[in-house]
Amino acid sequence: MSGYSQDDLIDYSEKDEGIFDEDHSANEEYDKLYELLPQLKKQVAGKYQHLDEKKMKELLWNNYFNVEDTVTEIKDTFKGRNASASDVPRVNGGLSGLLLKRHSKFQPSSGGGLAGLMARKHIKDEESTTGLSKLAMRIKKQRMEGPATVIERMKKVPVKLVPPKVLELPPKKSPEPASPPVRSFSPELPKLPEFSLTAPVHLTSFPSSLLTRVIFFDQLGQASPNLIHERHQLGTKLKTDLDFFRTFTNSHSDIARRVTANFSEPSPDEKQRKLDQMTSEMSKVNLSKKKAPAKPHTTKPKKKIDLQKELSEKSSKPNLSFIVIGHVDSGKSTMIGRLLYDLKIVDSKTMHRLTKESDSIGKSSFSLAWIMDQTPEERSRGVTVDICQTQFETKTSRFTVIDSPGHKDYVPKMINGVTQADIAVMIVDTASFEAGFSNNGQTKEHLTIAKNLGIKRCIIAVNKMDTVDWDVSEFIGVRDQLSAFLIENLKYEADNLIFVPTSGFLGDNVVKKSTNCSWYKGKPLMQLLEEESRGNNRVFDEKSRFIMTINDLQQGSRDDELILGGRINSGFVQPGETILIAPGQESATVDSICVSSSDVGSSILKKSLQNLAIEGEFVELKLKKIDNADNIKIGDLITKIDDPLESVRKLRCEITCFNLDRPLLVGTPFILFRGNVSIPSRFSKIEQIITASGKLNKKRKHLSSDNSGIAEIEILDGEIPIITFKESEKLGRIVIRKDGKTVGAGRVL
Ligand SMILES: Nc1nc2c(ncn2[C@@H]2O[C@H](COP(=O)(O)OP(=O)(O)OP(=O)(O)O)[C@@H](O)[C@H]2O)c(=O)[nH]1
Repeated sequence: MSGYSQDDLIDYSEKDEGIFDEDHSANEEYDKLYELLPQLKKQVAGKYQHLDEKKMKELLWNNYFNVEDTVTEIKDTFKGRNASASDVPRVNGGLSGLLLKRHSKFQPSSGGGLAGLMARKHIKDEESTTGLSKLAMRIKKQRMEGPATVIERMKKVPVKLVPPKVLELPPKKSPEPASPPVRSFSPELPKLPEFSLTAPVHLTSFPSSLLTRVIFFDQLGQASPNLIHERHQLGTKLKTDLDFFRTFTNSHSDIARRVTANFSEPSPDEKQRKLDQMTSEMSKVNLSKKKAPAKPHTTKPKKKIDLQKELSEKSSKPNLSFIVIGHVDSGKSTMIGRLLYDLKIVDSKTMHRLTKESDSIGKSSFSLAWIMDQTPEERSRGVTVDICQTQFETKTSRFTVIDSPGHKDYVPKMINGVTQADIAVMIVDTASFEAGFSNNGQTKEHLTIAKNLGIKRCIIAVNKMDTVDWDVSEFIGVRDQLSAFLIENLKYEADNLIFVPTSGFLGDNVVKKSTNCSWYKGKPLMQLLEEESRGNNRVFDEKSRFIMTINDLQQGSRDDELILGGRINSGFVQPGETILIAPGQESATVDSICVSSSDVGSSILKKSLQNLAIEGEFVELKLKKIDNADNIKIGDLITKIDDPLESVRKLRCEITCFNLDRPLLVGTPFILFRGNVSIPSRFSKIEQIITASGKLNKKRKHLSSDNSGIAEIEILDGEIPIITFKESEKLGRIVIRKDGKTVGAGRVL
């Protein structure tokens, strides 16, 4: 950071400088606080047990971010005893004393803002060489002397960065077909356009793959021969990964290969850290991309159909998509396996084979889970790593069940699954409920994500009840704690929550009612799901815009054929119609539409061609004569050719933040999740903030935990098609993750 922005200075002038208020600190103060806090903690660790983090921050602030002074103050104030709550506030000691001290240091300053900082500088000038006084000195110096440093001088000189002629990518290891492309960040960036920037750039932290040399241009646009640097001179050694975020579905024939890659690659968390690192470097550059114009021409459906008749046939059977979520090992895959087995969608011959196979590697308890966990890696590790979905039909309803991974490393995959679901089935392990419910567990995070991505109803299976002898008090304990969290924290309505005691392993209350818990008067899970599907039956609006999210890409039987799998978010489509895929703007005619499903009682998967596909259905669209398949990625959105979606780099959003260790500032990189796309982004503008206490602040430029506000999010890698919350409750929602944690959620305005 080079100094205070005008906004920070305004922030400063408006606040009471004598009282520490983290929420109203300037951005630079925040940075300093969080930079020095670990040093302070190290020095006072274990000695003052009641000196909590908040007090340490106050003390640091009072001591102008001078760690030594702060330690001395702590020692003097709490001499010979542990700090305790009763130590503060004190009239002449403790924090109030320190606050008074800091306050008195401001006395010579009549004004706030920069003047206040300058006044402090006067007082502390000689004695302090660190902290804000130094920052203030720097600001004044910069203002008076103009740009002094090399970097500052660079600000005045346009800089041109030249992309490499040949990209140095690692050679391909095997001739295997490539995985379906995913609309997500990849620093591979082939054929970069030439770009220039006028802001200062720390070249040593610039991704080496992006440039071969850097040329500085003078004011007249002449390249300065003294300022041409080849890449090796810049000393950049940044390693680039080819693929950071990938979304997978399990319906592929090449799933095994892709999941193997999941294990051999760094974990998603590790990737996320690298991604953040890359993002912060990328974020200094403004790449501009040119898009090929769309070729707009509509085509008529292949077959003339009686639309009303087809629509009423489709609507005669409600269609429900549910995702099974929960902490790792809570029994999600086992529950789905049991459901499919008891519905006879998985036959006893298959079950017998799975039992034998799981037995042979000492994992017999996972035999039911193996119905959904199909790859050798998932089976040997006993951990689901990707979402997996299957469809089945009962007499009254059609269902899509989505299994999601519970491990925290695979939360991005779980988010992908939630975006395709109508309701969530949360599985909790009764016997180790606390582990999953604690802050490190995934129970709360999964529920928070589900709520923020528009899941309005939840069935909570209080599972593994067989391990607690069907003790009703265990059930009530879990139910009450979860209800409190769901209703108070996530604002779920009590009527939208259903609790059912289950044993997925033994099949109690899954399809059949359990005989082990006479105290439970409710219905088994499957019956609850049928009721949900009836309640979820939408009134189909013919006029609604056709939008489909791509979840899966497969090569057709011919080279120019492509099969796009996904869920129709709204509207309908027919074979013969021409579609447009955003943001790549590729267009194609739908050759055929296929739906797959198994009937209850039959293990045979039927694939049926459709005259029409409507909202809520999971379908496969076969496209022919695709010119540029590389332009189509998982996560892209499909519309009809005459109804294109606008793709943008910047989204204006309403955001709420939570679980933040450090505030999110303008420019801080994070990962944005929208639909099943994950993409590196940052705030480019924070328009207003509502603090935890409900106060509106239009000046502050950072979002802390429990703050909500309106901000502009800038996409750092390409563009995404924009859909507002008003237009689609599902696609108009976003989630923000940073450092492997979900830290915010919001709506696109
Ligand atoms: N006793 C008992 N064990 C269960 C029950 N449900 C699952 N298990 C066991 O719990 C272990 C984990 O089950 P999974 O179904 O793989 O759990 P999961 O939640 O899908 O795991 P991840 O997807 O990896 O998070 C297996 O050993 C199961 O046999 C149950 O109702 N009772």
